[in-house]
Amino acid sequence: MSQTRGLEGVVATTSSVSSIIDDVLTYQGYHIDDLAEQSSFEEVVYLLWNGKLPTKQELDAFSKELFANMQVPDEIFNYMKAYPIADVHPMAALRTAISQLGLYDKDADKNDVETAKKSAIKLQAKVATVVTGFARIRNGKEPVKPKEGLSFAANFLYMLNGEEPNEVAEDAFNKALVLHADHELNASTFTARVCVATLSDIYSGITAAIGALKGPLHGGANERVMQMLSEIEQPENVDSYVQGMFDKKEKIMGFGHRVYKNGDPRAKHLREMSKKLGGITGEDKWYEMSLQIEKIVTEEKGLLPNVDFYSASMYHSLGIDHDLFTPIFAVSRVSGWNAHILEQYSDNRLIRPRAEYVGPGKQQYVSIENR
Ligand SMILES: CC(=O)SCCNC(=O)CCNC(=O)[C@H](O)C(C)(C)COP(=O)(O)OP(=O)(O)OC[C@H]1O[C@@H](n2cnc3c(N)ncnc32)[C@H](O)[C@@H]1OP(=O)(O)O
Ligand SMILES: O=C([O-])CC(=O)C(=O)O
Repeated sequence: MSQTRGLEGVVATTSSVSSIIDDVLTYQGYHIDDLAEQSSFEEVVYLLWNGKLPTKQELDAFSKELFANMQVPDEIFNYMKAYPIADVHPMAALRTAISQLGLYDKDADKNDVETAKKSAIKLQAKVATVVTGFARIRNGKEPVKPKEGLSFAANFLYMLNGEEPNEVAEDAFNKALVLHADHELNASTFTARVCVATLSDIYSGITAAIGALKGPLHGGANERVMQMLSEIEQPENVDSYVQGMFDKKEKIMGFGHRVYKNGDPRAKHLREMSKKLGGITGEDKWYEMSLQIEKIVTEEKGLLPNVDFYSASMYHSLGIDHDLFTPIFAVSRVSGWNAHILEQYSDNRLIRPRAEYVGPGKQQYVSIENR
């Protein structure tokens, strides 16, 4: 048997949800640039789950259904109030709350595609309410109920801040959701598929995926990028800070990618939004520092920014707490995880690879008294 470290380059399944071919990302065949520029997040979710863009009527009905499922049982928020809240990371709270939500869905254990699709809508709708609810509860505020008529992006910011966002903020946030929605067989999506391929339920699959996204080599990188920017503090410190990281052989968060070696096609959109929002807030130093970091890391290491790099300064400019960056990634990625889970259910086979054994050879058992 031979093995490939980290399964690099291994094709583990077929999928029609999204593709990365020659560094071009498409969702169901639609170019990410077109979707980022023109579509709403709701449209993208519909596309990922149904394999086609919705008509106006289909989109209206789907958006209504999403809205109708946004509220979460009071018990979810009551549990949050009992968490040791000062020490709880919002990704841990999200992982716990999504698992708890499964307790309140009487169909949670059915894994036929039609029933799972209903649970998928509940999960997509409620994940925004859970993330924003926790963000408020930990600050001693009550959760805000979703408002009818707002887009998914606007509703998220409304439930987070208690006031409707302006058009620029809504557009930027919508675009970020679209850009993060799916990404072929990334680590968290693979996790979700492995989990449900045992014919476990969709809530288990999404809970497992959240756990995988949380790590700093995956979705957790965006929060670390902002931590780095905050430590650098001023543009004049960028050079010495980054050189210091090189000297210590530390990874620069937000750079590099397992699949893209010529750059992540989502990064340019996020760079643009970081610039625009920084200009509007009058605090463009985060964007300026990010640009400087990109220049140094690219020139000296040949590494390019991934989706997590410019999303950090962009979310910061929207006034979002830094530890909510990864949960926001999850709010969007639930759409892709759901699509992959539904695809897995529709043509399932247990995912069970092999390991090449490198442990000790045959050993003689010695009883405990004689060891
Ligand atoms: C949404 C997402 O998940 S996007 C990725 C988010 N994660 C990050 O931004 C974390 C930082 N980046 C990384 O750790 C990596 O680039 C990964 C995990 C994304 C991809 O990793 P892999 O394909 O396994 O590459 P691997 O970690 O083996 O790196 C290959 C080489 O490039 C170097 N390298 C890769 N990324 C970085 C980085 N960000 N900073 C410094 N060096 C890096 C490694 O040190 C390694 O060097 P070596 O061969 O001299 O040991
Ligand atoms: O594909 C990957 O390995 C990570 C990534 O960029 C994503 O999940 O969006």
